[in-house]
Amino acid sequence: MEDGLFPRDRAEIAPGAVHVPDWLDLDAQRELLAACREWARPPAGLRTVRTPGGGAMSVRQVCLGWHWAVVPRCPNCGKSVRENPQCPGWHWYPYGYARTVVDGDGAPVKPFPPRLDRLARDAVARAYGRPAGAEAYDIALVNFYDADARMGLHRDSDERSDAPVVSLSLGDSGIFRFGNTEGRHRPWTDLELRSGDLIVFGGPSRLAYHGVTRIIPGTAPAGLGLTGRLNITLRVSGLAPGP
Ligand SMILES: O=C(O)CCC(=O)C(=O)O
Ligand SMILES: [Fe+2]
Repeated sequence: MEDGLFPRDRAEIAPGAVHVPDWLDLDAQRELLAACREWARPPAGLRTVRTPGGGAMSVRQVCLGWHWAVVPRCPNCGKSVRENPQCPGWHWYPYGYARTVVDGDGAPVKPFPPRLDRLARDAVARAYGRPAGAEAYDIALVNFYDADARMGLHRDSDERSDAPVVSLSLGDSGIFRFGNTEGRHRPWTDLELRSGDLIVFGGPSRLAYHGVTRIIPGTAPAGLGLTGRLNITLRVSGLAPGP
């Protein structure tokens, strides 16, 4: 939202959890949105996530997987990305990772573009004022929220790495609830995430409960061309690349 009367400041909302307002400018937001639209196409496109209890998440999601700079050959078929750009990556489903869209169309997950690793590292450096660690970011979850969608309090705990989670917002604002590591109860902080905002959470907050309580329709920047909210969450899997 470009009401911009008062600049919003970088804020540490909990130890190791940092909010950087307006990190992506409008051009960078447009570029990321265009990429998300490509990733959302089938096969292995946007899907409704169903939890083991039978419920459906209101958020729709697409995942990207392998980081080809780190795993130059697919552990499944042994080919390089040039030989086979469709090799599987990491797909998140409740509650684990797979190389195909096991809870959707079964297609191989789209590769994780190395530029998202660079983006995640830049984000960590901006939020913490120090370089990111050695591990490469190799998971991207793209979440689409319509006006009624939300995401319940949960922890990002299916990874085997304590590298910070990087989260980017595009489109309509959302109310992000950031809680504690103990449970889905107070204390928590509610903050408005606007288009272009960055959140990084790591260290003592890496396993904190968090969620999105509501979307504020009609708040996307006029020049972006998105109705609803997109969130791009970047993570380090820490999962062995072997088959
Ligand atoms: O949409 C958001 O801001 C949060 C997304 C999230 O927590 C997740 O994908 O695990
Ligand atoms: Fe999360």
